[in-house]
Amino acid sequence: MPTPTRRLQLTVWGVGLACYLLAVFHRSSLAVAGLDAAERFGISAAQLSTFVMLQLLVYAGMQIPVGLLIDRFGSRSILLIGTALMVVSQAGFALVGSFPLAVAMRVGVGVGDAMTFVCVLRMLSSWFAPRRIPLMTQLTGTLGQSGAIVAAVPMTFALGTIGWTGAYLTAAGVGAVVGLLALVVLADTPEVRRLRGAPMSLTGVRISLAASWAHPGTRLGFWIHFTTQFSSTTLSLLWGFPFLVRGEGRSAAEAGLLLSLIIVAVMATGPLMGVFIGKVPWHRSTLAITVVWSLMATWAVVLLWPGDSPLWLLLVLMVVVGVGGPASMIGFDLGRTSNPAERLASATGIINQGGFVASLLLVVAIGLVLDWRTPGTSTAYTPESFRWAMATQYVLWGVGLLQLWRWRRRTRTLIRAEGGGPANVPGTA
Ligand SMILES: N[C@@H](Cc1c[nH]cn1)C(=O)NCC(=O)O
Repeated sequence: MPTPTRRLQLTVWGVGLACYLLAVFHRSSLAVAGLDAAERFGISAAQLSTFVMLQLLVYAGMQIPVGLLIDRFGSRSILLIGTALMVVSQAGFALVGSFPLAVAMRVGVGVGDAMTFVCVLRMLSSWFAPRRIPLMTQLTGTLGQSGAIVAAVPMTFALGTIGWTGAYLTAAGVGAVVGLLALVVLADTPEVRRLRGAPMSLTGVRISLAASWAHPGTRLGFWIHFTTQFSSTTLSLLWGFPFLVRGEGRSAAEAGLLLSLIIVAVMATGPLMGVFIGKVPWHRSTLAITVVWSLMATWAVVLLWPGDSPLWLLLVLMVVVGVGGPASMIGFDLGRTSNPAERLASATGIINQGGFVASLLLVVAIGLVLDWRTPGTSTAYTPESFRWAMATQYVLWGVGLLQLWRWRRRTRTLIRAEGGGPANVPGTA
C-alpha cells in the first residue's frame, strides 16, 4: 500500500480526535448542569442519576452492534452517523421541557457517543503503521478526555450567561461544524474513502463474535478495560463530587479542582504509556496489573484513614485514579494484535464494553450502599456510608484481577505456541 504523507495522516487523526473530543464533551455536558436540569425538568437527585445510568447502559449496550456495523459499513460512515445523531439529540435536549423527552434525547446522545471512539480507533489502525498505533491510540484517548474539561468550564460559563437553551444549542452547533469537517476530510483507509465489509448473515455475525471472544487476547483486553477504568469514570460522571464534599469534607471548589486533576493525570501519563506498550508489548498486562494494585492500595489508605483524608492523600488518589484511564487503553492494543482486520472493530467493541459495564455496576452499587447505610429516606449521606459505598470497588477489582491473570496466562501460552515470545509479539512490529 502507498504510504500516506505524514501531514495527511495527522489531518485525518486530528479530525477523528475532534469527533471523539466532541463525544466526550457531549457525554460530560450534563455533569455541570445537574442543578439546572433538576429545576428545568422538576426532577429529584435520584432521577438525575438515571440520566448517568442510562447513558452508561446505552454506551455499553451499543458497543457490539457498533463494532459489527463498522466491520460491515466502515468507520467513516458510522462515525458520521454517530456525530449527526449527537448533534440532533443535543439540539433536542436544548429545546424539550419534559423529563421523558429529555431522557429520550440523552439516549440519542448516548447512542451517537457509543459510535465514536471505536470508529476512530478502527480508522487509526488503517492509517498508521503498527508500531505507531499504541502511541496514537493513547494520544487519542488522552487528548479526547479534555472534552470533559471543555464541558466543565465553557459549558458552566455558557449556562450562566446564555442559559440552558442557548448553551445546549451552541454545543449542538459546534458538533455540526465538526461533523462537516469529518464529512470532508475522513476516509476509511488511505486508498478507500468508503470501505465496505462483506455482508453478514446472523450466523456469520455469531461466528465472528464468537471467534473474537474466544481469543484469549480479546478476553484479556476486556478484563484490562474492565478493571482499570471504572474508578475514574464513576468519580467523573457521578459520585466524585458528593464523595469529596460529603464523604471527605472538602468544599465544592476543592472538589471541582480535585476532579479536574484526574484529567491532568490522564494527559500526563497517557503518552508515556503509549511509548511503553509500543516498546515492551509483552508486558502490557504487567503494566495494567500494576495500575490495578496501585488503585487498590491508594483507595485502601483513603478509606481506612481515620477521619477526613488530608488534601495530599486526595491529590494522590486523583492522580492514581486518572492513570487508570490510559491503562484501560492497553486493552484495545491487545484486541488489535489478537484479531484480524475484518473483525477488529467488533473485537474493540467487546473490549470497550468492559470498563463501561463495570462503571454502570459501580454507579448502581454505590447508590444502593449509600441508601442502605443512611437511615430512613434521607439523602444526607455520611462519611461512614461513603466508605462502605466506595469499598464496593474491591469486588470488581477482585473479579477483574482473577480474570486478568487467567487470560494473561492463556494469551502468553498462545503467543508462544505461534512462535512469538517476550522479544517478538505478533502484530506489534
Ligand atoms: N479508557 C477510555 C479512554 C481514556 C483514555 N484515557 C482516559 N480515558 C475509553 O475506553 N474510552 C472510550 C470512550 O468512548 O471514551
